[in-house]
Amino acid sequence: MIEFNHVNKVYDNGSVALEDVTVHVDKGEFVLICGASGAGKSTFIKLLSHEVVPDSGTVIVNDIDVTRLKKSKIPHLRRRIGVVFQDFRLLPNKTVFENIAFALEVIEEKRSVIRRRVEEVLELVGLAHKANDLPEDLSGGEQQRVAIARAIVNKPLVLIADEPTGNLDPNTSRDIMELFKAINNSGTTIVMVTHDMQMVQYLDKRVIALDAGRVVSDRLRGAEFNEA
Ligand SMILES: Nc1ncnc2c1ncn2[C@@H]1O[C@H](COP(=O)(O)OP(=O)(O)OP(=O)(O)O)[C@@H](O)[C@H]1O
Repeated sequence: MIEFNHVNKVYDNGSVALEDVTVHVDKGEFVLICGASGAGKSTFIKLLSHEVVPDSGTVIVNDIDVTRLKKSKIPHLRRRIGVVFQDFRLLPNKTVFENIAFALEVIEEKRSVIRRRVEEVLELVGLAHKANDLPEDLSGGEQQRVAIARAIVNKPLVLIADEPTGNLDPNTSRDIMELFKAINNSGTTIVMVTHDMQMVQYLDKRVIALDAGRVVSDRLRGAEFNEA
């Protein structure tokens, strides 16, 4: 599903972001990307959506070599990748329903399909009763649920989450992790960046650790992972 083959990335200012990274992720896996600040985690996930292009090596997503993708094909790739951020990034003037529907409106989905899909994902994230609220009227955890609903409404090939619990308290974080687990159990591949060792232990999923742009460990069991 995802293949990094000998990927190197040095930014124009000379910062080495990734060095000879080779990683394979199967369809349906739930993978955590860990490492200190500046280790290359954001670069890793930006390569998946062609936000960053490597200097050498290849990145394959669902049999497509995204490093050699034509410009005209990039929007299509991005529509197949759901992304959730630490700061939620909801549209403040749109209701919960509208925020999620927007992801389908841009691909000109039929109104009836939009209504059905948005209702389905709102049910899945437990927020059907908040459909008409604005984001500012929701708690942080609820806002993150809306962001997750928006990311999966289009049935993405892969769901990427960049520090999704960075702004949430430990109990809310655990609830959000349970939601990610449920989404993963229904077949969606998940790649999640996290600093949060408690979450790594709690989830007990595969952990890929980066240090100064290199993969320094790749373990199948998060509970056995020790940052030191
Ligand atoms: N657009 C950019 N231009 C120049 N250097 C960059 C850019 N983005 C990242 N870097 C550098 O590349 C290296 C890897 O950065 P990256 O953002 O991938 O790390 P990270 O592990 O996500 O860090 P953090 O946890 O702080 O978000 C760092 O040295 C960073 O300063």
